[in-house]
Parts: sequence; structure tokens; C-alpha cells
Amino acid sequence: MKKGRDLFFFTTCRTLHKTPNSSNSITATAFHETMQSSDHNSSHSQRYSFNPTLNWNPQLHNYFINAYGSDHFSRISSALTRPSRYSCIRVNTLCSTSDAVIEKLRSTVKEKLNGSDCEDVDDAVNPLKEDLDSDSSLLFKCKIPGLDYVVFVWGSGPHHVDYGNVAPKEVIVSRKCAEAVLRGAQVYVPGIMACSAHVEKGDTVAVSVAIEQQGSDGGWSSGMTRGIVLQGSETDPYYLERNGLYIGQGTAMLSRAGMFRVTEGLGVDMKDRVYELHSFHNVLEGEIFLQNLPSIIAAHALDPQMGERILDMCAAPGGKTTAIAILMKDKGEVIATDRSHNKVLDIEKLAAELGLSCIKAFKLDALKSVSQRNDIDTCHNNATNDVKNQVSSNLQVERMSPLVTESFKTETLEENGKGEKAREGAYPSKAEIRKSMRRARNGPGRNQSGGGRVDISKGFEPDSFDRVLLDAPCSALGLRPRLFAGEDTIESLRSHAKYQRRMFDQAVQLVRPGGVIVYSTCTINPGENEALVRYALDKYKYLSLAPQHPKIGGPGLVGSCEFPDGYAEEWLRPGEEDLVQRFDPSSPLDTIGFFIAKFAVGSKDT
Ligand SMILES: C[S@@+](CC[C@H](N)C(=O)[O-])C[C@H]1O[C@@H](n2cnc3c(N)ncnc32)[C@H](O)[C@@H]1O
Repeated sequence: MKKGRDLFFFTTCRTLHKTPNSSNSITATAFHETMQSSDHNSSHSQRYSFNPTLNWNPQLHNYFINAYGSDHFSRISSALTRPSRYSCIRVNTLCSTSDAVIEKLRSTVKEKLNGSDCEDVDDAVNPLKEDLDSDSSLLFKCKIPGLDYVVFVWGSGPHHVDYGNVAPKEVIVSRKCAEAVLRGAQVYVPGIMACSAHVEKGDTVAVSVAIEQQGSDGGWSSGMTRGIVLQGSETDPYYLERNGLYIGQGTAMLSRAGMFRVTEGLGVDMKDRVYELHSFHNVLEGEIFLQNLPSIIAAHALDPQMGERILDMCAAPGGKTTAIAILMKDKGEVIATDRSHNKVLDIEKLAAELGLSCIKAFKLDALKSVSQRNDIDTCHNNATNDVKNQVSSNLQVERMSPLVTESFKTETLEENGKGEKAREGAYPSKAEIRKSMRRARNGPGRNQSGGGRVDISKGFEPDSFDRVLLDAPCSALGLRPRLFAGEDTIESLRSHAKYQRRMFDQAVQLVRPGGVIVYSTCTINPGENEALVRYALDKYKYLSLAPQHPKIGGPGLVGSCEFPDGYAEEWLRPGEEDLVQRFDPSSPLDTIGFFIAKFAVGSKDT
């Protein structure tokens, strides 16, 4: 990309700090003392607060301002730093109902959130809420037609946390750990980066987050060596940077020494949180699944019917796959593919947990989803030599894409870490066989989840699916809470867009005429959303945007964007905006940033 001239003007954002009020009637000394003490209180409360600002790459910042306008983007950016103030539960309607789940959760949820201030949350999720009696006010059934299998659980925040008047003992956690804590998780030992001296088990500690900073070499890191001793003074690493980045306080479950000696377990039991959200870890397993509302809507928009053959192209961990299977009442065939071996195991685990048998998960690179002629020949060769196990219920896959399930074969076909497959289709060397035998003796190693086998597909026949969901890998710039975005650049966003188009090209070939494609992302980037729609409609004349049900997201972006290097991005054209759903994190629905487009596939002969 050309440097220098920028197409968009820069807008500098300033954070306004409140100054303490003074009274005219106060004496000079008292005024001085009051000001000193209020200065101290004010700076103390500003420091020990949660008021993060998301820092963007300047070019990206300008791009988003161009797309959304300065005020709107600032609201989006701020919304991204905090979690949605409610949890969304999808009920497995094959074994339970929303009412039964609400009844079972009522006591736990009440115990947890009783007494918290939920008024602002009420406003935030009001568009979704049924008028229920106050007794059940923390749990409610979704009122969107057709989505009564969704249950919302109120959380609350931001809360003022009282860290005391003197500098508290502290624990600093990694950014990812902090994002999880803001969603309701506890602080586990691996997430702890630093701790004050003399912290003993049972001490109250303030928890703050170390966000990545840019080094002189341009790279990003938290700049913190794990185990560092905090003095509670400005000499602490990133002391100033952690101003306003306190996410709550809790009880140390280990002494300082213990925190850096053990490798797992609870480090801090969070007692007062800036955001209170219920954690549903291990709760009603098999009966419920915690999922963002837009993700549930994406599966619903696909409108899968019983008996159909559906492809979920980038399926792991299987949230939408299982939503689709349940909508089909577990009747038909849901093929779920992902390029990661371990993630395919996750899909299988989730399907088993939810008792779904119509899901078949395969390891497959979505860029190679359409089977090639020579794959058929290779497959037949492999079939005679290697294939131990084929999925007999899937005749098409059996014929076109025999599945390799022998363990050494699976492992030698693992990706090489750069998203490329190592010598796919080649026979294993003696070294690989030795390695495989060694693994069989010693266990799977830490990168293999339990060493489970997965089925590998070589792709599927064109026009062989009724519906295809492409929930594409993306920049994820809609996920909340997000405390860091510095590494994303115009170039990285463009490369996501390129990758998504190539996947979409595969999806188009796989769906039959008369079928449906749903494309979704969890990013606010129009280049991966509206621009993909434009690409699809311009390239494939037989595709048209189809109305979606339910439709609660906002309209898409109409317009275009030209970059200094000549790259142009066209978004939607007038009339198309209401046919997509764009979930805006700053809107009253308070969801993650998400995008859904649904395409009807016409006759491919035209
Ligand atoms: C947005 S996540 C999918 C989430 C999933 N649909 C759900 O609702 O649970 C994107 C997934 O795409 C997978 N992925 C990335 N590149 C891929 C490729 N080339 N082929 C297949 N899967 C890919 C990633 O492993 C990741 O699991």
C-alpha cells in the first residue's frame, strides 16, 4: 500500500476528564486542602476505574470513520470495550423447553445477581423482552416471533467498585484473561501476569489488565515478564497505561509465590466486578447452549428444513451447526467442516453432548470444498489402500470423497501451521510412521485434544447441498468485550476479504439451484460484509438477496470507499440495505457486531 497522502482526514479524539467542583465560600487554606484531597480522590477514583479506550491503527480508524461517521464510530468503539449486559441461552428443544430451563435456572441466577442494579440493562434489552412479572425479571424468554427457544439472563454494569482509599494489593492479568473475566469468568492462574509483593492466600486484590503496547520495533506486546513483583507505585511496569483499566477485585486463592509456581487452577475468586454476568459453565449441559443472539439468528435465517442436506463450511466449534440440526429436529444431514483437526473434534463433542445424530463433521479446507476430478481418482486409490472407515449414510461423500480415518493418515495430513496442508494425499514416509507409533505409545502430545480421530473429506460434488452456511473466519472486530485492536490494519482486513471471497466461490458451486446460501461474519468491517455481498451479486447473476426471518438487525451500508492505493470497495446499492442484517454493537439490542446476508440461488444456466 502506498504511504503518504491519505484519502480521509484525521480526527483526533480526546478524552475529557472531569475536574472537581469548588465552592466560592471556602477559605484559602480549606480550599487548598479540599482541592488536594479531592485531587487525590479524583485521581484515585479515575485510576481505579474501568474506562478503556480502544486504540485503532490510524488508517483503519479513518476507514471506519468514513464508513460510519465520527460520532457513530466512537459509540461503536466504546461499545466494543464492554460486554453485552445479558447472556443469551439457546435451549435444546429436542430435550427441553424454555419454560423448563427458566424454572431450573431461576434459583442459581437469583442467588448470583440479587441486589444488582439492572435498570439500565432493562432499557438495553427492552426490544427483546416479554412483559413478565417481576419475580422472573432476571430471566426471560425471547419475544421475537419464532425465537421462543431463546432465553435471556440479565447481567448488570458498569458497577462502581470500591478499592479502598489506599493503593490496594494488585494482580495484573493478560488482556485475554480480562476479556473473559468481563464476560463472567474467574481469574485462572495462567492469565496472571504480575502480583504485588506479600500477597497471601485470602488477601483482597484489585485486578487490572495489561493491554498490548507498541514497541519501538512496531511489534505489540504486554511488555511484562510473567511473575513480576508490583510495588504499587509509578515504577511498576505499565503503571500509567493501566489507569482506568481495573476490572474488579477478588480474593487471592494462592499466595503470590503459589500463583507463579502452579500451572493451573483458580488464581483470584472475583467478588466485585465492573460487569456482573452469570457464568453458565457446566450448567444444564446438553439442555442449553450459550450463544450470541446474532449467531442464533444466522442459523435461523438459513431456514433449514427436515430431511434436507446442509453444509456448514467453517463450523467449529459447532454453535450454528447444532442450532441448524435442532431446527431440523435432527432429521436430515448436516455436514460440518472445519480445517482444524482439534476443532472438528470439538464439533463432534458438542453434537454428542446435545444428542444430535444428523451432524457429520469432517476436516476440510473450505477453499477446497468442491471435489476435483483427480480427487475422485486419488480417493479410489486411497479407498483401496487406506480407508478403514467410511460414513455409509452419506452416499455422495462415500462415492466422491472417501474419508480417511486411519490415525497416522489423519496426523500426517495435519496443517503445517501456515494454513497449508503438508503433502496431502502422499503416502507416509518411514519417519512419519515411526512418529505415529511413538505418539501411539506416548500419547497425543499437547497440541492434540485427546488424540481423537477425525474424518477427512476431499470435498463434495457441485450442486449437492440444499443450503450452505458460510460463517466465515473474519477479523472478528465485532466481538465484545474487546480491549485491543492495534494489530488490525487495512491490509489485514483486505486479506480476510480476499479469503472470504474464495470461500464464497466454493459455496456457490456446492449449493443446488433453488437453494440458499447464508453468509455471516462477526466483524464491523464493511469490506468483509457489504463488499462481499457486492462481489457475490456482481459475479453470480443467478444470486439474489433474500429476505431474512427474523429480521431484527439494522440495515447494511450503502456506498463505496476508495483507498489511496487505488483499491476500491463497493458496498451495497440503494434498495439492498434492508435485505441484510447488520448488528451494531452500539445499538439498543446490545449484541456483538455481526452481519448476515442470505442469498437465493436461481438457475445456474442463466
Ligand atoms: C467464525 S469461526 C466459526 C464459528 C462456528 N460457525 C460456530 O458458530 O460455532 C470460523 C471457523 O473457520 C475455521 N476456518 C478458518 N479457515 C478455514 C478454512 N480454510 N477451511 C475451513 N475452516 C476454516 C476456523 O477454524 C474457525 O473454526
